[in-house]
Amino acid sequence: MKASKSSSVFNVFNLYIIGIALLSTIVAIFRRYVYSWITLYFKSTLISLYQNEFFYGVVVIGLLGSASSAAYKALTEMREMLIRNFIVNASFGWLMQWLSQEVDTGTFVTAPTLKLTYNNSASQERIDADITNKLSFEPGGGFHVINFQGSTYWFTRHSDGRPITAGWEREPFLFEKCSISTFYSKDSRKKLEQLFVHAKDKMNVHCQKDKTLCFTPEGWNGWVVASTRHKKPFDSVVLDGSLSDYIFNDVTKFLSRSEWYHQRGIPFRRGYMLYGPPGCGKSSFVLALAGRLNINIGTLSLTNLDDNKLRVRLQDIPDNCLVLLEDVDAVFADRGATLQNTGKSRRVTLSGLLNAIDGVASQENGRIFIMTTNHLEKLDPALLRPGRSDVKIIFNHATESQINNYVSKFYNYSVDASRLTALIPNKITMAQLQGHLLKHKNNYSEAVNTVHELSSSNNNKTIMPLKQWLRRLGIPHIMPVLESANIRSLYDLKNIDNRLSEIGVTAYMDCNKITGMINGNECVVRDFRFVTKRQAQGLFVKYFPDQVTSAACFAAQIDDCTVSVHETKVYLHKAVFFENCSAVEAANPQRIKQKLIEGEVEPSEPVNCFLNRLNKKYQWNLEEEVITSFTEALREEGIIDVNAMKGISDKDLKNYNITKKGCRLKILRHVSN
Ligand SMILES: Nc1ncnc2c1ncn2[C@@H]1O[C@H](COP(=O)(O)OP(=O)(O)OP(=O)(O)O)[C@@H](O)[C@H]1O
Repeated sequence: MKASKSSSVFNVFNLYIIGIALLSTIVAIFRRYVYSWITLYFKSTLISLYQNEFFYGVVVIGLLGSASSAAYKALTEMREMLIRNFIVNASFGWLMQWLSQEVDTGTFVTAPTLKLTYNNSASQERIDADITNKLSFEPGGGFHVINFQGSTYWFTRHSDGRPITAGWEREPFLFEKCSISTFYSKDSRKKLEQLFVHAKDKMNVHCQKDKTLCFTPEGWNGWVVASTRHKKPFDSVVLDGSLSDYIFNDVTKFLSRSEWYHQRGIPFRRGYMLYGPPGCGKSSFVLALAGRLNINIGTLSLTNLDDNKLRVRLQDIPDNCLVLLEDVDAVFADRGATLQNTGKSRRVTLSGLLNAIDGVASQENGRIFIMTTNHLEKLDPALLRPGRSDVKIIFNHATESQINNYVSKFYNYSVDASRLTALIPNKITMAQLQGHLLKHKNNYSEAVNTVHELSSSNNNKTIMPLKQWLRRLGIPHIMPVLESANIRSLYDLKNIDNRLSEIGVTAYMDCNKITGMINGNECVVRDFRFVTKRQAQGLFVKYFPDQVTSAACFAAQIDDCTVSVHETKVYLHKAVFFENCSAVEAANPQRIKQKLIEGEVEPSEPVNCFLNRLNKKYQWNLEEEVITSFTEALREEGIIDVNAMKGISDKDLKNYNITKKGCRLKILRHVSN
């Protein structure tokens, strides 16, 4: 909002006077020298032109045109000047929202907002995103008349200029100008102020009612709202004993002591250092705390800032926002380390961080400053001293009371939580516990009976078991091949470099998937991810065209984080090409559970791999041709893997040219195992 500035009006008049004086001087010089010279040499020509009526008409029309254009320019300039100096105007995002939602008069025109896009062929993702976005209506471009509390206002919205393409994503955008104006009168400023205050309060109440805004810094734009989250219930984060209340009481006590800080000249700021292993609730607690305090969160990650950006960002944090600095151990441990002497890209130095924190203060509302780290031991004592970290709180592995409370709450106090609590292994994080309970959210007994899974996942926190890794890649059948080459973990597999064929992994696709995953091939990694419901539905329709109802039914059976894209593809591939299923059968929940989610009948070892492996292991010296013809003969019968060989007899093997009795016996024994 701009206040009137009469001094600037005089500056403009001064400019006009100087301009007129210059113009008069130029005219005088022209009359004195140039005019007399022209009349001397062109007098007769000029006289004939002077007497020509046609010439007269052209000159008069030209003069009239120039005069009207100058008058139009002058009027526009005056209008702009008046708006700039005598009429209060403003433009804010929340104002637009308020206008869209609250102001409802006959003269007010609204139009759907259209996102500017310059792609001729919009990608499927973009279309999907647009379709799922909520349709929003805003005042259209142009001029609107608004009646608010008995007064009339004009609202204008227009963009002047061409789209600007900027930022990392090179998305084109337009700068827009919006303004609200009213007639100039004694109380026009007051009336406009009332309108803005009313709109702001309304929108503020609307936003804050059940949401926490999460701000992050963004390039040139300063802080922007990165996400709007529903307020997290304070008791949804279960900490040990009364730790949550202790922190909340400490914060509220601090916020109520502005006078105390002010009188002593101490920066009205309080720092909290939350530390402990990942997944123990640090970030979740900050969100819940912000919700309970009715404030927003400004999050800074030190990994993508440098000293200067950090200092600037900490100084212009939005009001009513707590500052969350995540992973503070990411700063250079060395106080003075800089770009030059580390050779690394630009990052925040310790002294940069300390200076930035010391600069954070707000005398009016108090600033809560929360830092998190997984490695307190790595931090410099300077960061831990009072003033920077006033309160240090450990968020550790789940305690018995935490587990008990969380389990009770999770099952709505309808189960005997102590049954599970007693079986939970030590050193479990709350995130792991949450993951386990989510898997068995409808069956508490199952959660108790499978608690050992939790302990094995706990032992393999960082390295995924090889079997699971292969399963997610859709190639669990090569596990026996790897085992026979003594490769039992991902670590072993990564160490064999490119010698996959030497150890018996010969199929091109299998090798491709393994090397692709190890080298981070984009397509392989994408398929390795857990399939989403939406993707599952899309895949189903690819295998069963037009079966949209079954596809929806299929997708509904897929829970988050259960099966990968590869596994889903393999399931559908088998259903169509080997099992001749109908769409309804393939979407049958019982079947999906057995064959996909529990992976009971996932493709087992292909016949040729199986026979090659035994041949090598028992040194039968079977010729390659025998193995190939055997594999092909079985394929013709529809048998492609070991699971499908289960019904085979000794006589069949003999018919397929496996002549040695010892070989046949071994094959049958392995198949039945
Ligand atoms: N004490 C807790 N009570 C309830 N849920 C929890 C708790 N701790 C963790 N969780 C759940 O675990 C998940 C991960 O937690 P969160 O991100 O808060 O952990 P963190 O300690 O901040 O981890 P990091 O150090 O990696 O950032 C969240 O979904 C959260 O709901």
